[in-house]
Amino acid sequence: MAASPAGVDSDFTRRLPKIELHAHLTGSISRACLHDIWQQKSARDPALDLEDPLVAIPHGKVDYDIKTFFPLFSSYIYKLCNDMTSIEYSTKAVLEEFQADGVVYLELRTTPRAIPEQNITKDDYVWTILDIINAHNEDPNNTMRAHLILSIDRRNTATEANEVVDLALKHALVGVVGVDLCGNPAQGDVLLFADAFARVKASGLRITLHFAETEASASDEELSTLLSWQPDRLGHVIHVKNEFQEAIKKQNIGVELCLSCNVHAKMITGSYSDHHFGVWRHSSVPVALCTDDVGVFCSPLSQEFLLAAEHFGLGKKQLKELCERAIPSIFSGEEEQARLREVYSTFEC
Ligand SMILES: CNc1ncnc2c1ncn2[C@@H]1O[C@H](COP(=O)(O)O)[C@@H](O)[C@H]1O
Repeated sequence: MAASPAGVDSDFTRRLPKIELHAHLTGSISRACLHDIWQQKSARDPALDLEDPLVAIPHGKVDYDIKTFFPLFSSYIYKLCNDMTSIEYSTKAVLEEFQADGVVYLELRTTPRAIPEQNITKDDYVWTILDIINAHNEDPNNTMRAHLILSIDRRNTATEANEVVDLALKHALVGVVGVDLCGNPAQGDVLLFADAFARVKASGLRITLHFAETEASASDEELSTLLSWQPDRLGHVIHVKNEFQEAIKKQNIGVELCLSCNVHAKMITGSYSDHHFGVWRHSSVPVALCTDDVGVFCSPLSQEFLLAAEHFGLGKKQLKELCERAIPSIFSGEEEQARLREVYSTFEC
């Protein structure tokens, strides 16, 4: 690994107040937390027919590629976190872990999930998570503020996508700040979601889209369609040719960049120093370093900043400036922007 510029170490990047804008709730659950949930469930139900998470997702394994990554959720984590107790427990743990890593502002995203066998509706799911987020925000001892983005999955139908928008609008005053498009980039037709995202735009809620994650989801047609929805931010932005890079700069769209996820999942060619963060950091658009799925790729945001320092030669002041650069692209408005500006004005490198 390349050497860090003088003085940048893990203590500094943990202490640095950080802004996390691209984190999927279920993908952010640590293995230790999944293991706790599994132990609690096994104690309640000795006949539980689910492997220990430490066997299903072994410690140290981070080489999930785009083919093995998505089934992890449908075939395992969703089966384990399938009741209110586990959803509440894991959401609290995720918030605590981001805060303990020095995150001061978090936009967590999740796909509304109904669990009929537990009588849990998508609305119950969203309410439960918002309750936990709001309780977290109301506790004066907490240094991090969190907000929620609801995700439309590329596998959704137009009706399901509109249902997510309905939920986002319903909960807009109590913590939902935007809508995301995520899911397996090899699947789905984004044209189906034009109406849903037009409703988001018209409502004043913000839009973030997974953009050009793989070559399969980076055709000119798809990228033109996504940009026509006037997104506020874009996630990953990997397979983006010049013409689209220029459009992103012209529209001043914020980019959410995920170093470890892209390297471990082999979504980019090469390694950290080849990551397109190296290109976007010299642009004028808001740039946010993000974890994506810290539970799977095991690199907390402080580690992502350390990697940026090591591979792109950033010093302490530049790392602080990188954090501040994300402020204009947060979804929750002026009050939080002012709070963050204050946080950075008093932070000594
Ligand atoms: C490689 N990066 C990624 N690209 C696209 N979608 C991703 C993703 N990482 C996670 N998700 C999406 O988030 C869901 C899990 O969290 P929630 O249940 O919503 O909280 C996954 O099922 C997938 O649809």
